[in-house]
Amino acid sequence: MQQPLYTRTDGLASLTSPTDIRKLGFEELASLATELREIIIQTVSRTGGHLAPSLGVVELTLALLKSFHADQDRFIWDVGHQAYAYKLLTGRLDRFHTLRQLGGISGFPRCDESPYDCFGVGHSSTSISAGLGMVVARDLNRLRHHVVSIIGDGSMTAGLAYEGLNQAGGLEKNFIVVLNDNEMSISKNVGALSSFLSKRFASRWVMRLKKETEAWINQIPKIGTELVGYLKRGEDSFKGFFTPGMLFEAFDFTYVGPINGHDIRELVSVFNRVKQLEGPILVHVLTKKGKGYEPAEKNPTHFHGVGCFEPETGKAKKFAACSLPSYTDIFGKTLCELAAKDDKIVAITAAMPEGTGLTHFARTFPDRFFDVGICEQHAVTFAAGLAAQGFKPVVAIYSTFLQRAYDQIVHDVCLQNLNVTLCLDRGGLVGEDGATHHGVFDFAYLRHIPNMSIMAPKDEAELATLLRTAIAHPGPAALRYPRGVGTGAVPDRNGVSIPLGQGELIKDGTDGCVIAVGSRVHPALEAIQELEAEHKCSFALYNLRFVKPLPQKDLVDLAGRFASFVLVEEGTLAGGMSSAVLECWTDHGVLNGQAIKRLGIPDVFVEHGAQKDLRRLVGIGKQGIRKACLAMTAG
Ligand SMILES: Cc1ncc(C[n+]2csc(CCOP(=O)(O)OP(=O)(O)O)c2C)c(N)n1
Ligand SMILES: CC(=O)[C@@H](O)[C@H](O)COP(=O)(O)O
Ligand SMILES: [Mg+2]
Repeated sequence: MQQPLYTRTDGLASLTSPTDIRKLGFEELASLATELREIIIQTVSRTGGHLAPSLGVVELTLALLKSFHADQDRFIWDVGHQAYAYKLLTGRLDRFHTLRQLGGISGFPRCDESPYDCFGVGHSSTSISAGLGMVVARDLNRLRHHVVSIIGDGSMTAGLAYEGLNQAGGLEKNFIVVLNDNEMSISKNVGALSSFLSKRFASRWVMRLKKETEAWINQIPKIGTELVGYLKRGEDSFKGFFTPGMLFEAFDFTYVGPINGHDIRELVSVFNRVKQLEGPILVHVLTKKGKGYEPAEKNPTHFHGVGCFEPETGKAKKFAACSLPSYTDIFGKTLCELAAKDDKIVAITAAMPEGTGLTHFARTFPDRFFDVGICEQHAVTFAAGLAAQGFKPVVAIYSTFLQRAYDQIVHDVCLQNLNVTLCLDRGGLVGEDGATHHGVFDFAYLRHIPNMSIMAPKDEAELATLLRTAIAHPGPAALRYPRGVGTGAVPDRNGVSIPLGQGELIKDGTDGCVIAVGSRVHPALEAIQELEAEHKCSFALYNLRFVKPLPQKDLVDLAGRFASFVLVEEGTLAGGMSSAVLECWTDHGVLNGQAIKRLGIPDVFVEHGAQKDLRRLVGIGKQGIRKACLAMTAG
């Protein structure tokens, strides 16, 4: 685990409680802001993490803690990836160097980590709904504290945020929402809302209105031209009439802003006034993502969630594994190759073009690329609409975020048996982002939906081949692959695809059989090769490839040939791949006392830490598979 290496913690260390901040003067607060930035930069350079979002809200965090009462009031950070300064100011300075590491503090707010974290987060756009729940609870309990939800402009692209605003406006209760507007999601924020917030919408709308009005007035005989001149002189005030506040006022919120989010004095003055107001209030704050660290200000997308880097330059620290292309890279490249030959292929991302490997696609096929914002539900139904009209949409979403779109997958895609390809990146344990981000539920949440096919490649080459299979299949298909790099297997570019439901026997054996899927196939191969080399036992290895439809005939044959099985997957044991295999064997009546060991994610939320450590801890790494095979032979 990392050791703290900060040069200055004098101001921070002198705080005995977050409420001490209320007593500090503005100069002390400014100095604390510098100190916080240094600690955040030094720490994240060694642990990796969400640097640019956190640097952007240092002043906002200080102003909130100066104006409100941390011991009584509630702060709900949306996503929570920007809460590092808040963590440091609410009692986690001593543990901050353990950020996102195994056994260390989480990268996101968590109620079990601190009494100052009143709501657990990681997925976006929950803060208004959760905050409103706390507002109603407060009023039912006849308490009087403030509830403040802090949400980014990117997170405001999700429908969930408006569901919260809508109810909050209707209830008319005292509730403060702070909109942290930096014009960025992970990439540049998208859609009509971001134009509206930056007043570009207002100007465009006003320009159209103005043109039409001018044309109409010009037609008025005699006074027309003079009237147009008069109106032109009043143009600026006319434009100024249209503010971003109109949107929130339509939801019955009082709109305050926009305010410079790096001016602590101004923020404090506004928050102190807002505290006196009644009803729901939206405070619009303008910030710069990455503020105070030049590399992050220049490239906020790269520094949104960053790996280890040199703090002096911002240059990434290189690790050997980085030289291989990631699964994501192979996905993006293969999709471009397929799209070049098939103009019905379109690509969709929910605010993660970089993370899902679609930036090259976006540049090459701008008309067939859609970043819909952080709205996974919409992304899936939008794809269904395209598919209903004969297109072949490929929706690339992290496994954990696709959880949001369960009903859209059932009702809009599968029920209509549409050709939508869901590409679930970050399938399995993702590492340092932890419990909110592990993509371990997907086999279980997709497997029971009629018409769905589910594939998990053993390596990058198989990913490319299965992507072809998935897109060519006329019904819904889900392709699930892990975070990071694989074996370096080079994809076959000859247009081969694998028939649905076809697994492969990678290696035969005499003592038992390992059935593995996706990322677990190669570690299983290594484990059984080691055991064989050590003359301990000889296991067969079967690569399942398809969690649905299962290679039923092969599975039935294997059940007849072997007396011992190890089933291994990087997904939940409950309802996942091994459940599917057991169902198949039960339905075919081929279970007759075989010894079966299932390896996978147990019925707990796995915490944060390095991916390989987490895999080892849950027993699905090479050693875990080895141990399970040996135990089979010992029995
Ligand atoms: C449901 C969901 N989808 C996608 C993400 C990935 N994600 C994390 S932060 C982020 C951008 C958020 O933008 P904004 O709220 O404006 O915060 P900023 O990073 O600009 O401070 C995205 C897309 C997520 N956390 N949750
Ligand atoms: C906060 C968030 O949800 C994302 O930024 C996430 O951390 C992305 O992680 P990757 O590094 O896997 O893209
Ligand atoms: Mg933003």
